[in-house]
Amino acid sequence: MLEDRQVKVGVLGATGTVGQRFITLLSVHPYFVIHALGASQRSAGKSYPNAVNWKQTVPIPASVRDITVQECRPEFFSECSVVFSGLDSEVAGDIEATFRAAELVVFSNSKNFRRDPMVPLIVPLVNPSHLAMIPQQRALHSPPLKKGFIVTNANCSTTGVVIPLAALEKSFGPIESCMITTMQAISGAGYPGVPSLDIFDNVVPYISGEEEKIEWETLKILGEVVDDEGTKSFDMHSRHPLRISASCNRVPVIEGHTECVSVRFHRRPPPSPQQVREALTAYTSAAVALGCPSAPHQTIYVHEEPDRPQPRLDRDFQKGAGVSVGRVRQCRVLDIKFVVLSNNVCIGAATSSIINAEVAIARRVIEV
Ligand SMILES: NC(=O)C1=CN([C@@H]2O[C@H](COP(=O)(O)OP(=O)(O)OC[C@H]3O[C@@H](n4cnc5c(N)ncnc54)[C@H](OP(=O)(O)O)[C@@H]3O)[C@@H](O)[C@H]2O)C=CC1
Ligand SMILES: N[C@@H](CC(=O)OP(=O)(O)O)C(=O)O
Repeated sequence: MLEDRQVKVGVLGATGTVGQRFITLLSVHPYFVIHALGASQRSAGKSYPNAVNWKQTVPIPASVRDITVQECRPEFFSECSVVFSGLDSEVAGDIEATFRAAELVVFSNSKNFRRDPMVPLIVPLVNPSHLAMIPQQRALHSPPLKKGFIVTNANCSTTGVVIPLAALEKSFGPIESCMITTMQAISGAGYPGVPSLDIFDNVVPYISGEEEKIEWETLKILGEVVDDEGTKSFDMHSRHPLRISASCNRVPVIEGHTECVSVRFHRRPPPSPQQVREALTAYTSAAVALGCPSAPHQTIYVHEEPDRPQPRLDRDFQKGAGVSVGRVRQCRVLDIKFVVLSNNVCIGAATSSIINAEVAIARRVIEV
């Protein structure tokens, strides 16, 4: 029984928005135990409470109060079976690569390795099968690795939208086109994030790099790992090209990204709104089947009320680990349109990394 074991983990970027969420979630985890914390030189050498500007709604967990924050160097994390990273993307690339080279296992939230052809980009409620790429990632590393690897999770807005898209493809086959308009929370930009004078009483219709990430990452996640005589690669949803257009906006919400989505299916006639509601509700993930303790029991909750989901009311449902969909209806231009809400710092960030690690342990990609 995994629950009887203790799996030592580390957190890089432990003082940041995502890092704090990692600590909150890991401190009550049934088998992960926080062993080491890393941040910048500004924080290193201080006890965690002295290093962090704690912004969570629960107190700093007792289990990390006496941990001294370290610089992000592998020697301080050598006893950790898993290292979670919530590092600033300015530094994540070099640090995570150094950790992998030191035979450490890294589950990252940062964008740096998402496009790497050897690195799985995994939304745990959609494509944990992409863990199949890890032996090749280790083998092609110079020198080849025995244990170390990097897995990334997706951009928070990509994560929210790709979960219902995967459910729809599972029931109705390929989606041909998808239009997405996001309304993204301020916490997506880290702390202190967008200045209050820019976001109060306002909407900012631009988030640098976000639209390109949603349009590209979705294809990698919904694609398959193909095996050509032992050489694996990602097919980028190329058998049925999916055209995606995203428009991203920052809105004065603290937590929870809302996205308005319209889709056109390849199949004719397309499914009805009621068939879509049923397919979304029925969708379950491999992570639940594997008994991963952080996976949400209901992957997608479909609201019948006409004015839901709403970030303030729905972002904490199932501890922010699932997604909420509402307003499923016919679209006069494409086929179907709906609204999806996902918690950007939970399933959009820390929770995804944690479930990815749980799946990797359940599938024995990591021996603990
Ligand atoms: N916020 C969100 O909703 C989401 C964020 N992400 C991604 O997760 C990552 C973290 O985001 P977020 O928590 O918002 O960012 P923050 O700015 O809140 O935190 C950044 C963290 O990186 C550390 N850091 C900064 N510079 C260095 C350095 N030179 N060496 C070591 N550590 C350093 C900081 O430590 P210190 O306190 O010492 O400066 C801090 O712990 C980013 O890559 C982001 O894009 C992904 C999905 C969602
Ligand atoms: N850019 C996202 C959060 C984020 O950090 O994205 P990424 O992990 O792709 O850099 C937002 O502002 O809401």
